[in-house]
Amino acid sequence: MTKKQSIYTSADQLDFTISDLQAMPVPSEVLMVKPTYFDVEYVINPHMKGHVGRVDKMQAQNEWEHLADAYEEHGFRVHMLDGMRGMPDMVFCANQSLPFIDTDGTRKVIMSIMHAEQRKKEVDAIEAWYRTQDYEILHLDPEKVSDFEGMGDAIWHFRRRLLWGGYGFRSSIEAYEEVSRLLDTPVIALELVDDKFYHLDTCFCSLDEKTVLVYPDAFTNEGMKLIHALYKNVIEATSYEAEKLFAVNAACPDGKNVFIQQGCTDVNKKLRDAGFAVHEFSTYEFIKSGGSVFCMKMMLWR
Ligand SMILES: NC(=O)NCCC[C@H](N)C(=O)O
Repeated sequence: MTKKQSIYTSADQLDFTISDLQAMPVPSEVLMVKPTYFDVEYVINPHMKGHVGRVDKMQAQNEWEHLADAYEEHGFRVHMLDGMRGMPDMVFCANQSLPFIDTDGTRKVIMSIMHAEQRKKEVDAIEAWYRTQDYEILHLDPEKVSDFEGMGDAIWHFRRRLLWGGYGFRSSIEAYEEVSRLLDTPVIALELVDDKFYHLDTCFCSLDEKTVLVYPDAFTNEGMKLIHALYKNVIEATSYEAEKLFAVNAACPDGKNVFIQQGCTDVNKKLRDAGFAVHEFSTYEFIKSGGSVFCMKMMLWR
C-alpha cells in the first residue's frame, strides 16, 4: 500500500481499507513484571483514589500468577522480569514501550516518555531488559514529543501494520507523527475524552482483524466514526463493566481467546456470540491502580 498520509484523525481522510494493509505476524511471547513491589502509593488516575496503601499483596501475587499461567497454557513463552523497589506501577508493562516487527523480521522497540513523573524511571528498567533481547531500541525526540505511554495508548490492529493511537491524557498527538515515521506505519489517532479511560487500552481492545471491543463514551464522535469505518464488528461495553470491571482492558493474544476480568457478564455474552472463547481472571487488586489484564503484559515477537 502506498500511504498518502500517515496520521488519520477523521473518517473522511481514510484512503485505504484493512485488506490493503500489509500483514504483520502475531506475537508469540509475553513479558510480565513480577508484582513484588506493586502497590498504590500515589494517585495519577481516578481509579487510584481511595486505594493508597490498600493493595492485598498476597492476593495480587495470586492474580498475577494465574494470568501468567494462562499465557503459558495457551502456548506463549512468558518472560518474567523482577519488579523494582520504588516502582509500584512497573507491573503494568504495557506502558513503558511499543515493540514492533519490521517487514524484514527486524525487531524494534520505541521507548516511552511517561507522562507521570512517578513512572518515568520505569522506562530505563524496561529498556535494560530489551537490551538483553536483541531488539533495536528507538527513542522519541523529547524536543518534539512530551509524552507517549507505549502500548497503553498505541495498539496494533490484529495481524495488520496499522496502529491505533490514543491521545489526550498520557500521550500527545505529536507522538504519533514520530511513531508513524519511525515505524513507517499509518496511525489512526483517537482523542480520549473521559479521564476514567485515560489510556486507549481502557476503552479499545483489538480482538481480530474485523472485531474490536470498545467503550464508546470514551471517544469523540469522529473517533467512533473511524472505528466503525475500519471494523466490521464493533462490540460495545456498558459503562458499569468498562469503568468498574475494566472489561475493555482485556487481551486477545491469538484472535480467538479473550482474557478478561471476572464478572463482565454482558461483554462476555457478546464475545461468545461473536465466536470468541472467554477466560475470566480476578485482577481486582490491579484495578485499584487503574489497570487490568491488558496492561499487565507486553506482547513480543521472537
Ligand atoms: N491502562 C494501562 O495501560 N496501564 C495501567 C497503569 C496504571 C497506573 N497506576 C497508571 O496510572 O499509570
